[in-house]
Amino acid sequence: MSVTYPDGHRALSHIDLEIGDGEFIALVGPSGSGKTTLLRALAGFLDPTEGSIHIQGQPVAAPGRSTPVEHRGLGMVFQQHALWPHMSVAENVAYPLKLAGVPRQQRTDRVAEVLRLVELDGMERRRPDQLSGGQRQRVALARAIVHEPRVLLLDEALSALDEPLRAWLRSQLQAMSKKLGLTVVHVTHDRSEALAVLPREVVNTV
Ligand SMILES: Nc1ncnc2c1ncn2[C@@H]1O[C@H](COP(=O)(O)OP(=O)(O)OP(=O)(O)O)[C@@H](O)[C@H]1O
Repeated sequence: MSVTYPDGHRALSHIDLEIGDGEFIALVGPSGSGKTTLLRALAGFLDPTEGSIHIQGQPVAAPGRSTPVEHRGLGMVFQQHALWPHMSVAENVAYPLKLAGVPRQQRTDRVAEVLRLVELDGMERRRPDQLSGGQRQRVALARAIVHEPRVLLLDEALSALDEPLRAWLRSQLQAMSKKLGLTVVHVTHDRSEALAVLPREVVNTV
């Protein structure tokens, strides 16, 4: 799979990568090496200019055909993928469940459960502008996992957290990955974080 941006910049060249069900991988690499581009292509924010992408055996991107972001069954935490500012923490996290038609009481229970997981219980009614950067990141993470996606894409999603919390959330995600067969693709600059999970070498021949 290759990606050339409209200005002619070739960001990914012949990436050939297979990620197994339930695998938890870290993508590390120098700035500008194409990590975010790869994640955005998996998510469906941009299309490969050559080649194709399959998720759970289904083609989601091939020349002339692309499955929209919301139909790829993914959870994601992207730096630009901000929280909705007019919604409370609980409403932000509940939103994917609402879209999926989950009844109100089930929504409330599940939101409470994931907010406990990211240690934000008690913050349900706050708005994003009343939270710290790390708290916002945790809300975004809670929103990404609330509907139990099969695949989770994380772009520096734990970077604003201090070490004990980051390590704890990472281990929670690893446990979820093992228990639910959740596949996690994690872009990080932090080598210790990458080494704590399974680093995979992806050669971009640009
Ligand atoms: N919209 C765009 N148009 C043209 N070139 C782009 C665009 N977005 C990114 N690039 C270029 O594509 C290359 C890969 O960028 P990308 O953001 O994927 O790198 P990265 O590995 O995630 O970097 P970082 O670690 O700094 O976040 C870079 O050379 C970048 O300048």
